[in-house]
Amino acid sequence: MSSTWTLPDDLTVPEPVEFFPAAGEKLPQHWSKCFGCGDDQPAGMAMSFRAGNGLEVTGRLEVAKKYQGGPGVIHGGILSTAFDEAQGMACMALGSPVVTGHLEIDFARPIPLGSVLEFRARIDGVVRRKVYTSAEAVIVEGPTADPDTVVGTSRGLFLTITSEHFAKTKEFVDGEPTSPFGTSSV
Ligand SMILES: CCCCCCCC(=O)SCCNC(=O)CCNC(=O)[C@H](O)C(C)(C)COP(=O)(O)OP(=O)(O)OC[C@H]1O[C@@H](n2cnc3c(N)ncnc32)[C@H](O)[C@@H]1OP(=O)(O)O
Repeated sequence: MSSTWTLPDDLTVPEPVEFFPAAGEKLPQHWSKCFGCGDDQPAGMAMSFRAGNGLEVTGRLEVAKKYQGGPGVIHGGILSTAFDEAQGMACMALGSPVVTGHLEIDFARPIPLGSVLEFRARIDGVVRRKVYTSAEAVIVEGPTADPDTVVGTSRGLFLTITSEHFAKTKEFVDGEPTSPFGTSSV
């Protein structure tokens, strides 16, 4: 891995909010029209998530043929989107909406079409509104499945926001919010 990502010295590690689901329970989608996790987005990736221990979540993505980049393998942008979604969902543990400010990905192994990816994403800590996150992906089903081989890693900075953030783009919203927290607070 070639990342220069470093965590700041004044990082603090928060507790999950009390209404964050218990380990193993399904997380609600944050917005039904979301390209990453929405169940009302036919063009989307339909990722699903469960709470893990503490500030960690696990996510699942089925690598459909339409996600092809190079011949037979996932497009790098799709993998990046999946990490963005997974790390954003981990931020649900804070109980306030976030957006991505910075995301960096290492593509470690080819990921064949037909794979099922598992993402393990977490909050590493916070400084003011800055939420430092990281994640790994492994192939858990498919032709090269191996839960011990990391096929991609990601680090990301998310920023907590208020409802004002999405007020600016409200006129472009396609659909109604259906979830009590996350970025659905439009
Ligand atoms: C449950 C949710 C799941 C969501 C999954 C999907 C998530 C997404 O894809 S969200 C869509 C993509 N992201 C966006 O559209 C965001 C667009 N960008 C913005 O709106 C703004 O730049 C925003 C909100 C990130 C930051 O702006 P603003 O609120 O004015 O923050 P600002 O005051 O500039 O910075 C706050 C702090 O963050 C730091 N910061 C802001 N952006 C960055 C960055 N890109 N890199 C490093 N640091 C940054 C600043 O240096 C500052 O640090 P400090 O507290 O130490 O002074």
